[in-house]
Amino acid sequence: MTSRAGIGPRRQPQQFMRLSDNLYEQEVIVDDDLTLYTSGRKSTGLRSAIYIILCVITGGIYYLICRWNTAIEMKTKTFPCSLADADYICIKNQWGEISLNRITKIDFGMKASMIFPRSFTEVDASQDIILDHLRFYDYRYFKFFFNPNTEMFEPNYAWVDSNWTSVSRVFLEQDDDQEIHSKRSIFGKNQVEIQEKSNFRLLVDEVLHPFFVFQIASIILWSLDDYYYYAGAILFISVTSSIATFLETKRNINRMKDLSRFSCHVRLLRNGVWVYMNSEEMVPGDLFEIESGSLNLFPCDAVLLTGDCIVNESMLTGESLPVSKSPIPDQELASLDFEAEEPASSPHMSKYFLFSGTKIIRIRPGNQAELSKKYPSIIGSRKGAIALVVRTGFNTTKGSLIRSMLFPRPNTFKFYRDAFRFIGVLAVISGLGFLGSLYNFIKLGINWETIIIRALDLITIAVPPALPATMAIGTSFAISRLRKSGIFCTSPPRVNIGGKINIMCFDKTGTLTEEGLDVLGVRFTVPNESRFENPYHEIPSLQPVRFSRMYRTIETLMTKPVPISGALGSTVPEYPSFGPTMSGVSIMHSNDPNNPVVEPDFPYPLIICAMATCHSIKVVGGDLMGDPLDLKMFQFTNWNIEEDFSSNVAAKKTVRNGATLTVRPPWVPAYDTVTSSKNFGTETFTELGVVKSFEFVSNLRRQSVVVQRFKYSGSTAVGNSFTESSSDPGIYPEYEVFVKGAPEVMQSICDISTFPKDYNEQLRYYTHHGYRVIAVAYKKLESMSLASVQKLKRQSVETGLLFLGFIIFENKLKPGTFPVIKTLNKAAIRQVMCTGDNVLTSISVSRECGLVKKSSRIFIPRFESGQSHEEDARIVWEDVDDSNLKLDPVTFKPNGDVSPERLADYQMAITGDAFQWMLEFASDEIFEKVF
Ligand SMILES: Nc1ncnc2c1ncn2[C@@H]1O[C@H](COP(=O)(O)OP(=O)(O)OP(=O)(O)O)[C@@H](O)[C@H]1O
Repeated sequence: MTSRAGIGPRRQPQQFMRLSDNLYEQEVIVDDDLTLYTSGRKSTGLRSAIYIILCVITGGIYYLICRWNTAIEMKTKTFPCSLADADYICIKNQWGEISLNRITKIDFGMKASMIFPRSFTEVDASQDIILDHLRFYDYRYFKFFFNPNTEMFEPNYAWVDSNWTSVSRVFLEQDDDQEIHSKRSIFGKNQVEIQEKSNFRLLVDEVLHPFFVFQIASIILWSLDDYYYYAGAILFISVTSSIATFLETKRNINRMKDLSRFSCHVRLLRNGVWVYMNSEEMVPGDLFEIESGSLNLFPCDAVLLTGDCIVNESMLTGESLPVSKSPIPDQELASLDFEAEEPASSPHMSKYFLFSGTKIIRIRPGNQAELSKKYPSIIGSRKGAIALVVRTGFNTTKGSLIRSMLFPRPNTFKFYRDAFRFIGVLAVISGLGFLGSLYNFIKLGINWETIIIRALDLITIAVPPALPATMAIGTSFAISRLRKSGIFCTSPPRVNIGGKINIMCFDKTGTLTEEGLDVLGVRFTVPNESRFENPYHEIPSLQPVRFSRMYRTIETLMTKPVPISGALGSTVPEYPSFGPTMSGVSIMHSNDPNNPVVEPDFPYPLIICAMATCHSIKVVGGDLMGDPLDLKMFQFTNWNIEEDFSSNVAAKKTVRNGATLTVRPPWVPAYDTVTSSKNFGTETFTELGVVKSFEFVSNLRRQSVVVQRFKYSGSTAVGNSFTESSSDPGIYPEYEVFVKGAPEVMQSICDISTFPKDYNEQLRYYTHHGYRVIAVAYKKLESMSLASVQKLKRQSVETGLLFLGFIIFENKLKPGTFPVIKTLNKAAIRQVMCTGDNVLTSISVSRECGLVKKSSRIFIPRFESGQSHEEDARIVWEDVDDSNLKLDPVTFKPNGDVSPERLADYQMAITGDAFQWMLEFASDEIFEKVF
């Protein structure tokens, strides 16, 4: 699972519907992976008696048949009836697996709308009757309740309280004891508790497995035929394999239980009082306090109502990057709909969601004074953030994850199908042999006892009874060997599948290459006609620009200003030593008024400002945490960052005019130092504050921030909000936007005229040499208030930008990559790289790590005409090293005068847009040829 989009299936609306009008059947689409067809069944005393009699008179054979075939058991014991009258429910999933589950009835005594809030939003309130009892059934830890209003069973995993329309309503309308008690009966304990079968049940399941029964029957047969040694050997193998399977099953269940079980003490709001309780007591609708230090993992799925958090969601996503969570706005809370959208896979919802089992890195309570004023009885002197419980137990995202491990998709591999077909053919042959020998034995007048033994013997010869047992032993050995290598297997048949793998797909960064990409350097835009490369030039305006040379260190780009006297009028030395023209810390002038090389008061190159602000780094306990690419980029600037203002009293007071993070060059003192230091009391300092950020989104391939320049003069913080009243000419009224992302997406969000002419050439140069290139862009926003800035939408921020330059990162292979690829090559396992990076960078990396031969020709697609969404678009496939060499559009073989070796050894790399076009418009034949 990568990126947040990978977690949890997306649910469809309209999940429970009737299959027909007869009220007997129902279809339930649980998620993309599970659809259930259910029907009501009823048992009678007569049918139960018939079942028992059949089991007895067949000597238990009928019992075994029913055990192996639930449909027969169901038909014997029950008959179809409406869902309203049923006491059993027959559940068939999309793989044809049938189970017969009993319907449980419990006392309830609450209004129907409490459990089925959705079905009462549009109907007359008079229909909202009190339900004395609730009827429900469990299936794979899902609970389905009978709704008398719709006469269908409805799941409780999508339950959303109709009161959750605004945060203040949630705060003010709390459940009473009776409601909490009823919710406990609907949702159960807040625990992902795996029900373990008893040892006896596990042994019975093992022993009554069809193959084991066949083995025992064979052993008895061979013993009757005096085949004691052979029968003894098979008995030994069977028993050993059963014990091994039993122990493995127990071990797996225990491991899963350890993984899933979690409880802690939390402070819950019950009856208007904050009390410590065990997390198992939590029900949807509860409010709980997340206190710093007392809670490490979230015990349920919740939405944040006040404060903010940083969490580690690697348990769900596999990505250990810190993720920020902010309080949910009213309109998002009101639109909460688990049927339509799984929060874990919704980027806009997941930022308010706290997922069960994820780790808390940092908690901040928010503006306590304001909250206490608004909700005095609830907030009071609370020091933590407050969250609303929305899902508990197996209904949480963690619960779904555990469920998918407990009930993996059934294997539909050809290997298994063929193995069973093979055994079936042998059984048919042995059946024919049985009939043939029966005929001969009768003709020869051999006694019946010998005839039966001989004829059945034939079956045990043709169908090897010990085959499954020996396979199970083999698998057990394989599992224990894997365990020694740190690979744990919860489903033994997957070991065989592992052996059948013939293609391996890798992502690039963090898998084949190192996670943290070192910055090779930066290249920014400078005016074309300028003699000097001046990184301090204010904006790459619409005049023609070119790329600067590569700057590999921050020292060459930015020099610490040295206070000198008589700065005004001094000549500007050639790069890099123009720093000393500054007076104090920030004043810097050129002697040419028509060409100011620097901006007074703000002598920082814009590309450095972008690198210092455009990231999602967090400061936790003094350490920087975040995307390794962001960390390396920020570390390159050498700037200081302040994100958690809790320890800086002076900064906390002003909270930097709404900034969530501030950055400043190393020589600018922190705000509290400024105000307390007499030496700096009258100086003017600048720093940058991020007032709004749009996180990196993988499919947009970019992230952006809105930044404000802060200027501290004495003890006064000066920012936008002071602009009107201040006469200080050095105030910066505009907010600025910095965007960084894939160079390919910059073309659609930047003003193309701000691109240097050789943009594509330079990009090609670096990507072709295996570097990851990130483009940076900038714009000034119209003058507006902080409140309007905070309401800005991503589309309006990330448009009409001015291109600033490239940051070039090195892609270093991990030490283990080359040997692993070599081993896979030896094993003839095909390898594919799937990456979000530039296609040329990816090709270079794949050549370097041996994924493709260095000598191989590689062809990439280019749209000669049209775009990925146009059916009549034309794609040409060109050699990356020689664009004259192309693939034939029909045969997909290199065109022209090509040597046979070249013809034999070429590869194709496909880009996202070409793949999209092929998916939609290419013929099957072309698709097959390409893949
Ligand atoms: N933190 C970031 N900020 C801005 N842009 C980024 C960031 N990380 C990646 N990108 C850009 O977005 C593109 C897509 O990134 P994504 O994370 O989806 O790919 P990826 O998973 O890094 O690919 P891989 O891991 O296979 O190299 C990258 O090629 C890069 O240009």
